[in-house]
Amino acid sequence: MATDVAFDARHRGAPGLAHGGAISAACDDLFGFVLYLVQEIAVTRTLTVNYLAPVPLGQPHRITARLQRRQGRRLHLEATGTGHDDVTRFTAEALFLVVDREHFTPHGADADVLAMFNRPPEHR
Ligand SMILES: CCCCCCCC(=O)SCCNC(=O)CCNC(=O)[C@H](O)C(C)(C)COP(=O)(O)OP(=O)(O)OC[C@H]1O[C@@H](n2cnc3c(N)ncnc32)[C@H](O)[C@@H]1OP(=O)(O)O
Repeated sequence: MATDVAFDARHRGAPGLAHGGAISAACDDLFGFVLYLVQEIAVTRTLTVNYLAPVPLGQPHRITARLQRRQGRRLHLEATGTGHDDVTRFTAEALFLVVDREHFTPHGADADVLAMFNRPPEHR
């Protein structure tokens, strides 16, 4: 799973550079989309971002995320963020834990989430 993102003035940390929190959010969000491929409902338990080099605003970066391994309810995910100049400026690792629909229902579950739960397990 991959996405191209160019951080802009809304994501500014230091002058001209992306804020680390914005980079972290982008990684976490993409990990959430990997769940559609994994066909599991899970939430972030831990997220570690390695900031390898400053990320300039306005320069597209490709974030690529994948499931690295699974151990029971534990989904270990990893991502890299690389500029068009082929410089990898950040990487991320996350532990997602598979949850059931009751995790969301008290807070107003999205119809898409519920639809995933309604599919037979072999199609999830
Ligand atoms: C549907 C689309 C969703 C998209 C999500 C996109 C990403 C997000 O923004 S998610 C939002 C941010 N995250 C959250 O809000 C999560 C908040 N946390 C929680 O609700 C709970 O802590 C939750 C549900 C993750 C886990 O709680 P709980 O089910 O009680 O699990 P818990 O018993 O603590 O741990 C389960 C297992 O994982 C293991 N585990 C927990 N933490 C760790 C860890 N840091 N390292 C290794 N193992 C761990 C535990 O040891 C346990 O193992 P075992 O089953 O062998 O005993």
